[in-house]
Amino acid sequence: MFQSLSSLSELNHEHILNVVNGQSFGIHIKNFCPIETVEHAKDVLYQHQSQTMLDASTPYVRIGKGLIEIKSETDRAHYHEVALDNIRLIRNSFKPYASPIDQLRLLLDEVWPTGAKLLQVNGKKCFVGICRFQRAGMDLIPHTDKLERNTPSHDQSELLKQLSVNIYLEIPEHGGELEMWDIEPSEEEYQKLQGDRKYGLDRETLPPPATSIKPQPGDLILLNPRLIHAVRPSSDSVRVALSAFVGYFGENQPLAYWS
Ligand SMILES: O=C(O)CCC(=O)C(=O)O
Ligand SMILES: [Fe+2]
Repeated sequence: MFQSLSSLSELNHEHILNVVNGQSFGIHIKNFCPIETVEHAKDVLYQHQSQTMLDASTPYVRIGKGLIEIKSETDRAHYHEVALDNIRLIRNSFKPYASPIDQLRLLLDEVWPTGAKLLQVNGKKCFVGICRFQRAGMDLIPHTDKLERNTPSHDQSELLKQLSVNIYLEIPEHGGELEMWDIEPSEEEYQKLQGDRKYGLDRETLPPPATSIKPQPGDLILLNPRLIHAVRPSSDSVRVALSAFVGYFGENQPLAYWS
């Protein structure tokens, strides 16, 4: 279900193609980011989080702005305006170590035959490397992710598949498992399942998940986010991950990443 690799040097383009083609749910690379690097950056990132982020009642706190948050053309312009600053903020939080998001970008460029680059929407560069804090007690309800929901229709014709990558910085001792269902609803089916909900699906309407995986700090998981997936509540601590999406435009086209 998941392809498990014990080091990043094992990753090749076939692994990625297997996820794109639905032969596996995803790839789990253990210890992608050394634990010293994780611990070092956590202090810096947590400080940013408490200084610059929203009030404590917000369940999902992020550093960096995600494309998914864009609700208006003003938001869209702002997203692109701050994209490079946000990339550098994450990069600098890891200094003097290399940021695992940068490592991911290099790795994808190296293993994918035609390389990998930042996604552009309307000719403007996107941000990549959002840092998500999931507070204790909160879950991430079952959902799918689709770029098409957040970009102008004239700009999305070539995207064939979407992948999602998470690099974990903190994982609670209890809970925080990633769950996946072997269900890839069409957009129409998804909206039907969604009913009146603004985001995600009611767990009660779904069968039990096909698989559940508990990452450790420093691990990387790449998954197919068009399969329904969810994250169990983290019971005893915050759950922190750096996240990126990766677009697949065909075997002979470069991959493109964004957050
Ligand atoms: O945090 C995770 O493990 C998965 C989050 C998620 O929804 C995604 O990667 O699309
Ligand atoms: Fe997701």
